[in-house]
Amino acid sequence: MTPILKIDNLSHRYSKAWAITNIQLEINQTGILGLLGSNGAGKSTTMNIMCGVLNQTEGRVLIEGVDMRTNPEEAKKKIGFLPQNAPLYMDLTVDEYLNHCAWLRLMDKNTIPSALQEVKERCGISHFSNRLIGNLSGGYRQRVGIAQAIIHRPQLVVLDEPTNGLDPNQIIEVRALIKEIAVDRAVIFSSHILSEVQVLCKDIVMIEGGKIVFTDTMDAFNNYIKPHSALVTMENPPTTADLLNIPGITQANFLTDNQARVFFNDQQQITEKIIEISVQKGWRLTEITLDKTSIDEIFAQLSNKIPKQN
Ligand SMILES: Nc1ncnc2c1ncn2[C@@H]1O[C@H](COP(=O)(O)OP(=O)(O)OP(=O)(O)O)[C@@H](O)[C@H]1O
Repeated sequence: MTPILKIDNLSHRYSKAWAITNIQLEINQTGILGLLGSNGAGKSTTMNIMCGVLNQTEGRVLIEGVDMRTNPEEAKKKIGFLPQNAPLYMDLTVDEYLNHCAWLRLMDKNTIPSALQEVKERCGISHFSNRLIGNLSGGYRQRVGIAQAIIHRPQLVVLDEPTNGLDPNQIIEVRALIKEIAVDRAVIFSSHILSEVQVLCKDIVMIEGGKIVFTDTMDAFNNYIKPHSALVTMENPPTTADLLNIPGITQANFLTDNQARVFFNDQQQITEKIIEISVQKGWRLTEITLDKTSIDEIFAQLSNKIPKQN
């Protein structure tokens, strides 16, 4: 099966400095892929090349098998793009603007009226068909931006920080729309906000210093760093030395008379060991909770801002 997107060894150099090197990426299914990275990581460079706005120095981008560099007209029919600053014309009505976009996309003129109707319904903007874009709220302008990205029914849509600058209600609405449009197509969603990627995306690619540093499912990202400490509560607690006698425990600190934080290098079966020994010795264990690393810490570790833990 031809992948929806295939990026092969993509590298780009602005004058002397390489902005991205050897980016590899393949999308084979519908759903939302989060492209995460801090400022200057190389997200925009990658997306601009992907969407045919910038010509790469090396490598290839194939949209449903069509090379964006050698056959941009065909490739652009298969991809929709909403840049960070949506390319909207404030003095056009929603209908005028979307019609214009359909022409730019070289759509067959007989299919334009039905495509316009469908995309307005999908994006919840039918009631604003004759409203000037300049008179719409930020949330509705963003909906129009998404409508222009999908009017030609592409299999791949690239959205660059689409919720930036929206108020909390608008963010919820635009997120719901993105989820809805990702049901039957692949969506690449770029953001530097971890929580947003966490709620929206099924898969995640993290880019740092122009290189991909992580690519996997969101669940794998959340579990990237295994817990290395746990909070243990006991009604009849042992001494610190007793806890340190449990094989695998490297450190134990009592926080209260009954509660200790224990540290270990290898998480495997540590909770079972603690429970077993606690029963044997009558420590009357009431609670044991593994400390999860926060997603922000994972992000910082993958970006090499703090050292990786085991
Ligand atoms: N037109 C340009 N000329 C020279 N260097 C550039 C140009 N555009 C980007 N760069 C550099 O390329 C690197 C990657 O930038 P890019 O804009 O792709 O990152 P980004 O992840 O999109 O960041 P941001 O979220 O801030 O846009 C950065 O070091 C940036 O300074």
